[in-house]
Amino acid sequence: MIGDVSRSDKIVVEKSTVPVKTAEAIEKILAHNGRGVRYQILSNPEFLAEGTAVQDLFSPERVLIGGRETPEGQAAVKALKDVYARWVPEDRIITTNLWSAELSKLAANAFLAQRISSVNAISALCEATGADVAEVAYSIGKDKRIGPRFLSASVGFGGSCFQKDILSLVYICECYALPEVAEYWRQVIGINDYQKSRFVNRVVSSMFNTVAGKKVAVLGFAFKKDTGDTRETPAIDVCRGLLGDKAVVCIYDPQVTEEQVRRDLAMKKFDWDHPRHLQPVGEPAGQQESRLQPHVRRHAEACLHLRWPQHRRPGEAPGDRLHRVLHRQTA
Ligand SMILES: NC(=O)c1ccc[n+]([C@@H]2O[C@H](COP(=O)([O-])OP(=O)(O)OC[C@H]3O[C@@H](n4cnc5c(N)ncnc54)[C@H](O)[C@@H]3O)[C@@H](O)[C@H]2O)c1
Ligand SMILES: O=c1ccn([C@@H]2O[C@H](COP(=O)(O)OP(=O)(O)O[C@H]3O[C@H](CO)[C@@H](O)[C@H](O)[C@H]3O)[C@@H](O)[C@H]2O)c(=O)[nH]1
Repeated sequence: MIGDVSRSDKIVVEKSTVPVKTAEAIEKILAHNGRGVRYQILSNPEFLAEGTAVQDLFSPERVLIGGRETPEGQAAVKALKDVYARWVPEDRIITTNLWSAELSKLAANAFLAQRISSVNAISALCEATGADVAEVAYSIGKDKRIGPRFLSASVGFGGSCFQKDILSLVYICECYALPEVAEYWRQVIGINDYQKSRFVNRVVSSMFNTVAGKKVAVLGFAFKKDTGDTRETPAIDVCRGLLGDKAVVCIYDPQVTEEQVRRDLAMKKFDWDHPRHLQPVGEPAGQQESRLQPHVRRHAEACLHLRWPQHRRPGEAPGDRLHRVLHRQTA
């Protein structure tokens, strides 16, 4: 497409998160179809997060630009840097070689996800020992070398980026014959899956070892607050787990439509990555009531707040409100 329409030399900027060496593949394709037009490929990964996209765009913590270490490559890097310099302070604009920029994005997401899996792994130990995961996270986050962010224990991370990018990292490691490194990062996803099933098991055991026929209210379905995005949301695995045990699951999320919830629960893993018209629309296996209105929580036997780990009260672990609801009902 770019090759078809370009009549003069061009800079092509990768914004998407891509496997390392993608720029090389783009270079080769464009060189074959270039008809004398010369291209410089830059890697400029996007670091914004959903729910804070505009804020992140206006005030990014850093902008990363990778280019070829040739005079033409460096000129292209400078051209893009000048664009950002119109609103981003220069000391926040990092320039690197192409492969460092491509890999930095995958590595950043892997590190963020690793922190969540680490604190979630500790949450299992907290529940076994009586330690409070929020207190542990607060205490370790006070160490400046660790820092306080991305240490909220949760049902597991979701969203369209973390799992995909770690799997991409794992695949690249395998391609470069680094199975031990691949296994290390794969375990971040392993713990994430474990956390989701552990949560379901905890709900079931809190409800006398079965949720069959019991009404469970699920408040929040999107993968994080301030978004209606349900891609890879842990709510899908949790609801499926409960439906698998024949619970009557009532779901409420002010930003997610009932059709989307039904679509997600009927979908196979990763089908969200396929064009919409190929995605199934149907009834999920199991019984799911129509979109829950907030007042329905009063009639549910358990109420799970899934969406916003940040909204837990200090000292409260995931699932604690479940107990509170149960206690209120049995009282
Ligand atoms: N969503 C975010 O918050 C976010 C933040 C930073 C970076 N990113 C990265 O940006 C990219 C896009 O993310 P998104 O959330 O907008 O995803 P998306 O699924 O909403 O959009 C991807 C688009 O790419 C198209 N596409 C997929 N494969 C294609 C192909 N082979 N050729 C041409 N088009 C193709 C799809 O049809 C779709 O329109 C990803 O690489 C993601 O990792 C996303
Ligand atoms: O302490 C935390 C922080 C986050 N989460 C969960 O982790 C997931 C991802 O959250 P977040 O990173 O805030 O959202 P994304 O929009 O997926 O953004 C990530 O993925 C983007 C796409 O690659 C990157 O650009 C961003 O920098 C990176 O934060 C969500 O399910 C959160 O609930 C936790 O469980 N505990």
